[in-house]
Amino acid sequence: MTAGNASSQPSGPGPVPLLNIANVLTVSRLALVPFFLVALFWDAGQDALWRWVAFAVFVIASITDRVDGDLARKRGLVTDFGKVADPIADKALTGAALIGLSLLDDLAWWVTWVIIGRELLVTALRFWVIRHGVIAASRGGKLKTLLQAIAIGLYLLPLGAAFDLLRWVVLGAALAATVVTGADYAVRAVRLRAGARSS
Ligand SMILES: O=P(O)(O)OC[C@H](O)CO
Repeated sequence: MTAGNASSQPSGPGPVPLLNIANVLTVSRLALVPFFLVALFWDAGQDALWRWVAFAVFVIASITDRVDGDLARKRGLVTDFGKVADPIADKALTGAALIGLSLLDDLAWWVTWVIIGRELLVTALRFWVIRHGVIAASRGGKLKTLLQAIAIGLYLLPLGAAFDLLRWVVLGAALAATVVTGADYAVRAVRLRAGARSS
């Protein structure tokens, strides 16, 4: 959930090395995705113990999302690579969890497609404007990712139907934030392109 680490821009005495702790954490999040999927699909997702393992891996990966951004900002390790890679790693983790849960029939497919559609669109927008500037994660985008992660966590845990209402409330908030922030990024991207054309 980083505001990102960004590139080769000088920050302090010299250029920021690409191989820094913030970027390593971002890439580690991506590397945890296959481990998460193995745990989720172990015993076809029916074994409560493995659902807890999948949940634990998901939580660890999500924590790297918090930590990489904080480290990048505090230690002056912001890189353009981090700004772009951080949301991509988040989307890979979120996308894998959503598709996995839908394949296991634990989450409606339309929810998965709405969220993945938005994430793909925002990623495409980032690349569309990349020659003119980097659209880093906004506060709303970070809140959206947090809400998505809490909702996914609630669906990963073998908690039973008693938690259905809570799941739906958090998921509803996550979906609202997903759509609203997606529209906000679209407006930013169009403005960035328009600004670049007129200058
Ligand atoms: O909404 P996005 O695409 O900016 O993603 C936000 C990131 O996941 C925050 O780390």
